Amino acid sequence: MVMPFHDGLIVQTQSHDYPIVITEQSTTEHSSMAKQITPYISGRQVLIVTNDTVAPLYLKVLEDELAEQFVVKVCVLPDGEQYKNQASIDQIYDALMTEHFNRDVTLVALGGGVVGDMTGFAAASFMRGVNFIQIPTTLLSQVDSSVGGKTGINHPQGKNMIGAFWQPQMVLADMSTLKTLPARELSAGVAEIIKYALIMDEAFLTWLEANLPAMMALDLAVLGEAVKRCCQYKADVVAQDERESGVRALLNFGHTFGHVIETHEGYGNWLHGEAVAAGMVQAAELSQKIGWLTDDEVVRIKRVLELANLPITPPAIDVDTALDLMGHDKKVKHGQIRLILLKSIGDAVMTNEFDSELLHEVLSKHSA
Ligand SMILES: NC(=O)c1ccc[n+]([C@@H]2O[C@H](COP(=O)([O-])OP(=O)(O)OC[C@H]3O[C@@H](n4cnc5c(N)ncnc54)[C@H](O)[C@@H]3O)[C@@H](O)[C@H]2O)c1
Ligand SMILES: O=C(O)C(=O)C[C@@H](O)[C@H](O)[C@H](O)COP(=O)(O)O
Ligand SMILES: [Zn+2]
Repeated sequence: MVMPFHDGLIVQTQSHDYPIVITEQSTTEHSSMAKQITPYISGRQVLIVTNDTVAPLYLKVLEDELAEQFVVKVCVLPDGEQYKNQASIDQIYDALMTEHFNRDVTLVALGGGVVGDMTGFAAASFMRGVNFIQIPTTLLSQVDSSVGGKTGINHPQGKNMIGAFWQPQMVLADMSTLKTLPARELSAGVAEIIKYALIMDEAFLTWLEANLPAMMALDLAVLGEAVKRCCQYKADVVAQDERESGVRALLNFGHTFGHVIETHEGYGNWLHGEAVAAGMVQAAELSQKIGWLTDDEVVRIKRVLELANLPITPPAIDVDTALDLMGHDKKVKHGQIRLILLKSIGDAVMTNEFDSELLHEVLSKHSA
């Protein structure tokens, strides 16, 4: 019998509704990953997509158990944000074609956000769309990337520039996979958790301030609670605005600045969560200059990020270069940069109504 770690959640979208199951120790016989995802596999064909770091850890049991019922093939991608590109998508297409897989296939993403985003994009585009399932194995992918259907790859000049909205059939977050996650990656996941608190729930920030030491010490019960809360926030937002025409943009807090860092520094050198952390500080500093956040609130934001061993200072980037990179942001409208800023902690808005001088000041604080 499957032992749910916490109550399951349902994500409601225009295409279909799907569950997020948050469990622990799926490697035990009765609650295996395979058993939990099997009801969401409609055809006979399965392609597991993973990478060369995750495969030795979690692939074999999943593959062997699924093979008892399905025709199972595996596509192992090279690990790293620098491989979130068309060549990796082609590798997935090649595997699907070589196996003569068709619209019956279900793709299973086993890994972090990079594997999940690419598997989802391959699923969205192969034969104009096939099913996929997310098995997120990093904290970041459990709290954020596996939910909501943003899929895609990077362009050398900008993050996630090519992609599609394509929802999974289910999300299976097994907390026990976090036991093998490097500490730096755990922190990167905490950045997105802090993001939810800053944009929508000040009380959650207070909860995090109290519980971060336990999270950093890998207390799976506390981490599971954080995952559940974040998935609930995200599911609520996605149910209202699946394709980011409104409220979903708030989930981009810190990302316009963060994506500049990731692109400028070379994909993979700053982890996504690290870049988002420094980007949230920049967005907070702009919010403070506008007169929205108080000095104390900015200090509080920096303190909680530091508690999670996250960077609060961006790398040195020339202001014009930063502005040019920001110009690729997907929220740009009528040539104007729109940013997610904070009126107060827990209250975010998207706006282009800020003095460009103030943005310049924030960017030049750490410019090259
Ligand atoms: N689609 C979305 O809504 C969304 C949201 C947030 C982030 N993202 C994207 O997600 C990506 C970042 O995801 P990420 O932080 O998971 O990075 P990642 O996928 O690169 O994984 C981080 C590292 O951990 C390794 N790993 C994964 N699971 C492991 C485990 N259980 N034990 C040991 N090592 C493990 C990976 O191989 C990798 O080296 C970025 O590309 C970002 O743009 C997408
Ligand atoms: O789900 C969303 O919407 C988000 O914005 C979540 C972000 O954490 C995530 O990094 C997302 O991939 C960024 O999207 P993008 O549209 O700015 O590429
Ligand atoms: Zn993100």
